[in-house]
Amino acid sequence: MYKLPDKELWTGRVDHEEDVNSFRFHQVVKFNDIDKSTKNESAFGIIGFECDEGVRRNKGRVGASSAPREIRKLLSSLPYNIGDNANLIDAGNVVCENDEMEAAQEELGIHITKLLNHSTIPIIIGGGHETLYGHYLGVREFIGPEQSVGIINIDAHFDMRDDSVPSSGTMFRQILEQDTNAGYLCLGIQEFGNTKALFEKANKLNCTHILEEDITSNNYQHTFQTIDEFSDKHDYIMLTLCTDSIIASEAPGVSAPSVFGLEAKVVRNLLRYIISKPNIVSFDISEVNPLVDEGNKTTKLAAHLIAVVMKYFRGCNV
Ligand SMILES: N=CN[C@@H](CCC(=O)O)C(=O)O
Ligand SMILES: [Mn+2]
Ligand SMILES: [Mn+2]
Repeated sequence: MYKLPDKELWTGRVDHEEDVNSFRFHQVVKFNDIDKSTKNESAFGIIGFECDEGVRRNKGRVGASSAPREIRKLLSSLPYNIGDNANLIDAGNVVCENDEMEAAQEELGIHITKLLNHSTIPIIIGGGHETLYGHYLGVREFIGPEQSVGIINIDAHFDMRDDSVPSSGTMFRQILEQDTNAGYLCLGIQEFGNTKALFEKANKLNCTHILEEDITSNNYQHTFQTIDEFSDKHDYIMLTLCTDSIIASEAPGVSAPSVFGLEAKVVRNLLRYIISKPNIVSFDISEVNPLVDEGNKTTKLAAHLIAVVMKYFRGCNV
């Protein structure tokens, strides 16, 4: 089910009523109905995915369905230090009804395609990481079957489980088994966050990965080179951030926290680097669970990371 944006989420401090250099997100955001919009004006389009079903099926801690709402509330009062001409649209939410996750993923995909067809860059707020599958459907429909798409996932986990029922732990296997024009690069893998079988599955399906411990804050050379090679060999790239890639002390509000996760500052640097690529199409942040957060720490971090992504998107030539 599609839900129109809730304008009441967008409130906050006002430094100045007219000076655009003093504006915050809530002073910039528009609520265009994307269905009625005929203009092809470049913008970022925030779309939420209210879904707990993937995490429930994957036996995790549910609660990510409230993230689109809670993250918007904290994004609202951040300074709008994005590019001069970067418009922002709140495009509402797709809601998973009952246990109908596959239908909700398809519906999310339809809205993402629609945003892209309107030259609007999708900024997707999950939901569990099953959000990524809807994200992928929308991008694949937009670019057509012939173009190759590389998916970069910052995650502690491969999410390539063999389970016959799709969940928040199966999406990348689903995609790679059905799409010969898709590639997968996973950054931040935890050695003890995945079984040997999952490492083997990743190998078998040609997933390139870099372990969390091999991405260090003072030496990004290998990581950046791997990102360059992956990005160069695909027509388009899309980026997904599984928030459990970040160390539990900085991101406790997730289904499966990572005791040895990446530092938030390292993830910020990875995001900046990847999102600056000219062939980047879209971004999602998933697995933020406000119900198990500590003092809004993870939700606030998510809001800041979204702002970073918008600022650096294709060098902000949106
Ligand atoms: N989204 C993915 N979640 C992890 C959960 C791991 C855990 O519960 O420890 C996975 O399926 O591997
Ligand atoms: Mn994960
Ligand atoms: Mn994940």
